[in-house]
Amino acid sequence: MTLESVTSGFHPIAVLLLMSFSTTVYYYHLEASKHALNPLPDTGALLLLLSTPPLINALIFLLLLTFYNLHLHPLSSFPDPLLHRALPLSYIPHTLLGTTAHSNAALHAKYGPVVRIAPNQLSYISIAAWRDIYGVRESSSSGKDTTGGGKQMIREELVFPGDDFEFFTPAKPMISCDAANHARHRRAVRSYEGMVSGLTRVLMGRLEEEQRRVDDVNSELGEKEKGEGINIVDWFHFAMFDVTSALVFGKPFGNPENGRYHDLPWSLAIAEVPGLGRLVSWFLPRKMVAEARRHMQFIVDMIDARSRAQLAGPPHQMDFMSYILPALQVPHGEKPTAASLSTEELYLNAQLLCIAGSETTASLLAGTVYFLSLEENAHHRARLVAELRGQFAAPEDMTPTTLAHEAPFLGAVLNECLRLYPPGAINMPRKVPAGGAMIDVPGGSVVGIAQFAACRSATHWIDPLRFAPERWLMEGEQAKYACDRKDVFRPFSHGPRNCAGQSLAVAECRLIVARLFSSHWAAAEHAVHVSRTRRRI
Ligand code: HEM
Repeated sequence: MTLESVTSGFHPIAVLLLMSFSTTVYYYHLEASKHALNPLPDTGALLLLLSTPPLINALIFLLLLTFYNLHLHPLSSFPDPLLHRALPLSYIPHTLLGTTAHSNAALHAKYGPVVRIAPNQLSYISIAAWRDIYGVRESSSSGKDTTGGGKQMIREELVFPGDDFEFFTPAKPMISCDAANHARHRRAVRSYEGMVSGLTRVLMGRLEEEQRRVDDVNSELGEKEKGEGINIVDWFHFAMFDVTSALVFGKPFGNPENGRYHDLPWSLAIAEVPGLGRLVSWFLPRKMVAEARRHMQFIVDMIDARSRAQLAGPPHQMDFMSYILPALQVPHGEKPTAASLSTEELYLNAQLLCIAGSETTASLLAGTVYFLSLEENAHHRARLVAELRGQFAAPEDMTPTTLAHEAPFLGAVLNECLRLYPPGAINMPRKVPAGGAMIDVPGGSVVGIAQFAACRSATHWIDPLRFAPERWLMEGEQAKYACDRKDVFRPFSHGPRNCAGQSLAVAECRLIVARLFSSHWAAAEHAVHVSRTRRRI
């Protein structure tokens, strides 16, 4: 049954609203006739008169909506748990608790490769879904048709966390702008590929300082009682905010509080309420709005200072802005050209890079240290340390290039951590365009791959929950894992909107894990031992 046949050309929500509106009118009519002899009712009656219709309205609306979602919705033929298909808000608690990835994995284990996780939303774990949902299609800005036709799936019509704050409207960051602007943003930051090698020195400089922090941590731990220790997850977050900030602005945030964006779960939850994001943002706690503003203002100040420094002469060390500012930024008020960014877009993209570039890498590093610290993985840890010490005489010999070529086990460890603990674990949503782009999925539906579930599914992997870096190596042990469906593994996503920082992320993580494990394992081991007692990943 299609949407059109159910509603005879009307949007179902409009029909439901109309029905509940007529109930309100009818109610007013009844009340008015009761108060006909008393045109000015007392306060209690007036309050009742004003508040009851909206409540009744809301109740009727919810009942009608639930009935529609359960029986008439065009996605009602897909497998789903009752609560998820009845009400759009049923999965919000998971978003707030950070358990969405686990809950989706459980749903896929029970219902199979396609699950209706909300009335209008389907979750997939199949390999073909990567191409169908995220691949380049004929109407994309590139004009290519690499996936067999159909319209491009839409990203921009879905609210992105933080959009509701509307800083610099109508400018948008690359992750939530429309397809044409997205191509311009990606052109503007295309130089990042070359940037990885250019920024290695900055990265190495930051790592020297981080190593000093490890030393401090080590001596601090010596003084503290065993069991007290530090939380390595927080430590990685602080470190990665500083590293990312140094790469983007040429200087670290310094104070970790400047870089952190504490309210991401709330922002994610708000973004998931269809059509209500803006409304909810008016009622957000002041503290949360103030924190978002403070965070954005901090980024604006950093960019402005960096732009002024650029005018005074080229900086002594390269950073991301060295690539973007001179050629690509347009002055205030002028229209951006095909490969430039407006000042507002620069602010928004810088904020995006700080969040996208630090939380993700910090999560991967925390996951890596966690898996390697488990006693059952001691032999993997020993193999990694042996590889690094055997291949590299000094830490300075380790660069993104040398590590890529001479440390295959390190690459396998990182892949295995990305598989079991993907930082982009929740579904990256795309909206199906009008007229549909996938078989059986009507336009307007939201689709996405559940990365965490796909990477832990027994459909695709042998011993899916076992930490086994050897599955990524072309050697004897690998035969056991020959049937793994590795093409479902795309931690940086796929298609035109995939991760813009993939090479940078891989380079950073290789360098940090290599340096941590080759020369500072003792400190890391101690820190991890202690933090493991506090938090399970
Ligand atoms: C282990 C580390 C990382 C992982 C697993 C990761 C993963 C992802 C994924 C899955 C997406 C796609 C979201 C979607 O399809 O909707 C994405 C987008 C993005 N990532 Fe990453 N990321 C990582 C590190 C980084 C770093 C270091 C940077 C930059 C400093 C970065 C910048 C971005 C940006 C700008 C986007 C938006 C791209 C666009 O919309 O065109 N990421 N990332």
